[in-house]
Amino acid sequence: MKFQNTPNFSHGQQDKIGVLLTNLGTPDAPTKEALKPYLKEFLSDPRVVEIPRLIWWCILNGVILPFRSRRSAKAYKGVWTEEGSPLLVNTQNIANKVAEHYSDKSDVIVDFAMRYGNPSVESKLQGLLNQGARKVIVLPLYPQYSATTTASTFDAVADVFKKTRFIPELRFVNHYTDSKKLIIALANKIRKSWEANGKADKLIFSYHGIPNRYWHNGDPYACQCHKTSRLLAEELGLGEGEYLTCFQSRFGKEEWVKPYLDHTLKALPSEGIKSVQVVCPGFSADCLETIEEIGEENRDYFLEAGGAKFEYISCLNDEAEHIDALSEIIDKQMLGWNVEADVEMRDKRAEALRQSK
Ligand SMILES: C=CC1=C(C)c2cc3[nH]c(cc4nc(cc5[nH]c(cc1n2)c(C)c5CCC(=O)O)C(CCC(=O)O)=C4C)c(C)c3C=C
Ligand SMILES: [Fe+2]
Ligand SMILES: [Fe+2]
Repeated sequence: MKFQNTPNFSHGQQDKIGVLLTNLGTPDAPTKEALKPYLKEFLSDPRVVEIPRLIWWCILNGVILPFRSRRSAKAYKGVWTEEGSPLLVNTQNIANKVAEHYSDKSDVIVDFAMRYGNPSVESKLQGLLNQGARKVIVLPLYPQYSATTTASTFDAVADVFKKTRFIPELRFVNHYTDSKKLIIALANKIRKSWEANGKADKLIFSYHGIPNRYWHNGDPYACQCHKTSRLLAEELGLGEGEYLTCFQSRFGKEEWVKPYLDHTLKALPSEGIKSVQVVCPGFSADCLETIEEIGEENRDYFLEAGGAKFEYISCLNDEAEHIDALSEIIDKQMLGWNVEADVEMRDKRAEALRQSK
């Protein structure tokens, strides 16, 4: 086995801190040709689909990829912007703003990567090492931990360092469900919508779902989603009957965590709930699953079932309060990484190296 060396490395150079923000990933284009490799990489991940490999390989290649690639390409076409996929654009904007936040610190480098597709975790981690990062913080932009997202990102990071000679000191954010700043930022976003449009009959917190089986096997995701909802409701002073927690984006035939958003929206009008506001506190950035699935598909379900008013409250994206919350999470991870002391150590190491020659 030959390990990859760190290009541009010289003993005695200034150590830097690399911050890598990650998100799920998105196809390179809204076409079935681009969807196929993206979905194949995503849905071949055993963290995402936990069924025996051989059976799944047949279903994925024989049924899912040919049909889903076509269907999803159509959905992506509807949300695609001139700059590209909303998930990519919004994640890039978040990373740019976080980089701006640390612009006065010459030893901090901020970048972003996608777990599936481009830009890859491998290319961006290599990029950080090439720029002199000897300490790395990975912050998956998922407030709630799930094996399907957070652990899968950890796998991708670990896979990179299996191949490199140098492994940086590594800190990996597990979740930030109860970040006070995040809760306040989300609550303020909801308050703004109340000020502009009034309060709906029901506020719905909608989270991406996972199979029920994963939850029962120990994935804390759904519990953390309920916790986020509870903290938000407390911050907003909402009573039990004023809000709901739902799960969206089901995939496949298996049972997923309930209540399902689409079923709920179809039933609410007959219970006298004629207006809803939907917010997605599990998504950092607007993407296909929020813009199209909530803003269009689920809106139609509610209105067709007799609902009168449906409002989607968008994600925090690159808003200042979100950047502030993320920066606080990064600052906490940096604790103990005293950069000035590191500079002193570096000079001493360089001197020792000179003397040993
Ligand atoms: C078994 C399938 C899936 C699981 C489990 C799953 C979990 C999960 N996903 C997100 C966040 C996002 N998912 C997105 C798209 C997406 N998700 C799945 C399937 C599962 N997700 C598919 C097949 C797709 C692709 C689109 C489609 O064909 O419907 C996205 C948006 C990507 C984009 O390009 O905009 C996000 C974000 C979470 C948070 C999660 C579990 C907690
Ligand atoms: Fe998903
Ligand atoms: Fe979806």
